[in-house]
Amino acid sequence: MAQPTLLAIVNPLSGTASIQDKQNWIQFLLKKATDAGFTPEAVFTQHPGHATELAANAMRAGIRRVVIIGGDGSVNETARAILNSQTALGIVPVGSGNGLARHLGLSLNPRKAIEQAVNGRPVVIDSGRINEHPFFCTTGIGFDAYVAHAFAKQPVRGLPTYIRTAYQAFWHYKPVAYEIDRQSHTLFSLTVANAGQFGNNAWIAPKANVSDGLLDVCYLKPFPRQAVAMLAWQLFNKTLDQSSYLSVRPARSVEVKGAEPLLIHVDGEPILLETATAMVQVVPSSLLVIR
Ligand SMILES: Nc1ncnc2c1ncn2[C@@H]1O[C@H](COP(=O)(O)OP(=O)(O)OP(=O)(O)O)[C@@H](O)[C@H]1O
Repeated sequence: MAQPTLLAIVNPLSGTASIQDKQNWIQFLLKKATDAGFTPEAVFTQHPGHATELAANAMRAGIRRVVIIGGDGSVNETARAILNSQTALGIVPVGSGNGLARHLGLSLNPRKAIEQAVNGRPVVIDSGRINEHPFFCTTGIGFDAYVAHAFAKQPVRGLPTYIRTAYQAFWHYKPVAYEIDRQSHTLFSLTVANAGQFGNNAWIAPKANVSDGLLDVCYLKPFPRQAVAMLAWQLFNKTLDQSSYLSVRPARSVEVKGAEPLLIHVDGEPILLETATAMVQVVPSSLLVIR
């Protein structure tokens, strides 16, 4: 049998689409990729982290295009395996948030996105790293990490559950003191953005640019409860950087120290670090992505 030249990795659990929908998209992708001259193969992931193994094996086998059909967590697991390589990532965003795809302006229609992923051209973008964990959209410490942890424990995923989890967390979450680049800050959240949004068009860093060799460090200061409606409106209208409660600073790196091991998220997936210190760095021009 001929060696594959394009691998599609499909998370059976991403978003709310059925397995039958995903099987149909796979058939469509296999046809379009064959028409475009690739020898395609498609695999469902079996467990968390499987996409990383599959993409790493594909890269080692010389496959130059890996297409992920999934959400930001799956994009992260796949992209981290092919960093700084000649293998490019196609994204078919069928997750709950799809922040990187939205930032890049990729189609949210699965069939259109498949055509882009098969026929598009690779462009190079930056990634970020918090300690040893790569990220492509955002990493966060504080409220957004707290919500990511609470959300991961919910039996049902999806945007309504996320909004309910964030709303409940908001009423009891207390701002936390950190030392950031040796300066003391008490913050509601600290988000470091490579791409501009968390997903679902929640733009925490409206001016973030994935190709500028910089991260946007977003300090969200404590705010009164009556400001929450305005902040939410600005978040979804790409104007949060106009709020007096948010300050955004471009940087190549930032060091954060807390009082105890830091609870973080990378691209929405929660992680409890083993240390109270996190070093966040940009990794310029590190990922080929199909646009
Ligand atoms: N077969 C599997 N069984 C259980 N979990 C899986 C499997 N394959 C992948 N996963 C996990 O599912 C998680 C969530 O997937 P993904 O990010 O694609 O969807 P989502 O959470 O709906 O979308 P988004 O991240 O955009 O909100 C990933 O972090 C991944 O580790």
